[in-house]
Amino acid sequence: MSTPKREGGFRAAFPGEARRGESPSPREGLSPQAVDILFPIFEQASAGAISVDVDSRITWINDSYCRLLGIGDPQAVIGRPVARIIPHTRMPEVVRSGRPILLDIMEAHDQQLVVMRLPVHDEIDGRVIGAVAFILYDDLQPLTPMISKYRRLQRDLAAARRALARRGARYEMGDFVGASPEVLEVKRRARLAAARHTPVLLLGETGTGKEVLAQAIHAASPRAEGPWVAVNVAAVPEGLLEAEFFGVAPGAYTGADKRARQGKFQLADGGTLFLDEVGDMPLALQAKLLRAIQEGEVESLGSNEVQPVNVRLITATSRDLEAMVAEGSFRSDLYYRLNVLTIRLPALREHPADMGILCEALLEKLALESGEPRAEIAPDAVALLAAQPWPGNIRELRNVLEQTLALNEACSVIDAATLTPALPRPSGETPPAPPLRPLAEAVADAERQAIRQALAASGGNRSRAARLLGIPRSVLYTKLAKLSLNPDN
Ligand SMILES: Nc1ncnc2c1ncn2[C@@H]1O[C@H](COP(=O)(O)OP(=O)(O)OP(=O)(O)O)[C@@H](O)[C@H]1O
Repeated sequence: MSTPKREGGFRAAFPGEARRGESPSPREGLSPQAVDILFPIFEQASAGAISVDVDSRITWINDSYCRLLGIGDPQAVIGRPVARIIPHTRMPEVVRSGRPILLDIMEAHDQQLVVMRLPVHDEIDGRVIGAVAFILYDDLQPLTPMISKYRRLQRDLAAARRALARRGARYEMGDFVGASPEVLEVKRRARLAAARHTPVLLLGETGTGKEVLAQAIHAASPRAEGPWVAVNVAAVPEGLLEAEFFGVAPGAYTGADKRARQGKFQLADGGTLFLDEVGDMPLALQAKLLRAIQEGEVESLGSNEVQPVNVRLITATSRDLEAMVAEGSFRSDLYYRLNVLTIRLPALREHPADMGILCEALLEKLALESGEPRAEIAPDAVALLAAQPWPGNIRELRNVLEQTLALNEACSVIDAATLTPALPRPSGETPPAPPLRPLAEAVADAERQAIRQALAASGGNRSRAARLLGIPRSVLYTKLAKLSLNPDN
């Protein structure tokens, strides 16, 4: 690995590299100097990916890094300051210990990338004064022990997460926030549903909290100790749905695993199976689902043995199932099976009285996630928010609050003026020219807006939204996750 570039007055040390001077004693907390350099500098191991001068202006950027960031032309960003300050939660840890931390290993552009935080040493006295993020592309040899330790950690983490998922759902009834008559009625029906074994059908626009409520029903039911298994039908490629639902017998087809693979039905045995976007289920699978519900047994792909399963089914959709039954794209017998206890979740614009407590609950959650103090919401901001149409409902509200906090560093009270730039603009108003900023951010915002529009125009139906955008459904899902338009996933 070659020596990392020097960046005016400080340098980052790669693992194994000798430090300068005496063994450095890390400073308490972050010095003002360190805060100045807490911007993300990404550096390639063999050649610098980006050079930044003492004023944090980009002086050079290489083509592959441009591609990584989605910047078309390097000239577009040269001379621009690195504006986004991302104080990563683990930066203070790096500063305190003086040791690098491996954050992630991922595949991109057919290469393996290692993302890490490295300590930054003062050029004069060698003390640790900050941390920077690096992406390393090649020559991972010196990092091998660190990588295997990281992989072990990831495996343990994944196992711990799986164990947690087995124990139950994340949300309880108290997490479904709202005190308006509309929401209280939803909660009353949900409590009724929790006490029974009958299937529950949740209807509501995208982002109205169908998954939150489904988990709350599971958590309040006698099956709370059993598994909680959720499948988003629209997110699974059609060809894989049957295997995903019912599992695969060993050696079921050429190339299949020698071991049996359990399906979601088997995994949910003794607990609750939540099928989100059930309206997106292909007709052939609808017949198999009906059989599983009626008989209480499933048959894995490539097997001719049936297995009994004891599963409580909760389904949800933002589509008009009745209309789909009428036009023949949803089986009427399945519809009647699923539609035993129906709960219709109101759109956010139908219960504006809940805006205040919803904002407080969401701000509390955002503060917990970011580790920053919780921001308050002023009455004029609540009034402004309550007057919006919210096609993306509570998910969209959460995004607006999150964006407002990101745009206003150390914001303690959100008022109407702070909110305005983050709000979707009613048509007819000309927006002011946006400030100049990194192209990758501008492109991400434009994509976010187009996706929001398509979701609103399709009534929250993601398959239709993907068609309107001219992209495959799977690409839409990747973008929803990447652009934080789908915070739960
Ligand atoms: N009543 C509520 N109280 C608090 N948070 C909520 C509520 N409803 C939704 N949310 C939040 O809004 C986001 C979207 O909720 P959820 O995923 O349950 O919606 P959904 O109706 O299942 O959406 P989709 O149909 O798009 O899958 C989540 O971040 C969730 O925590």
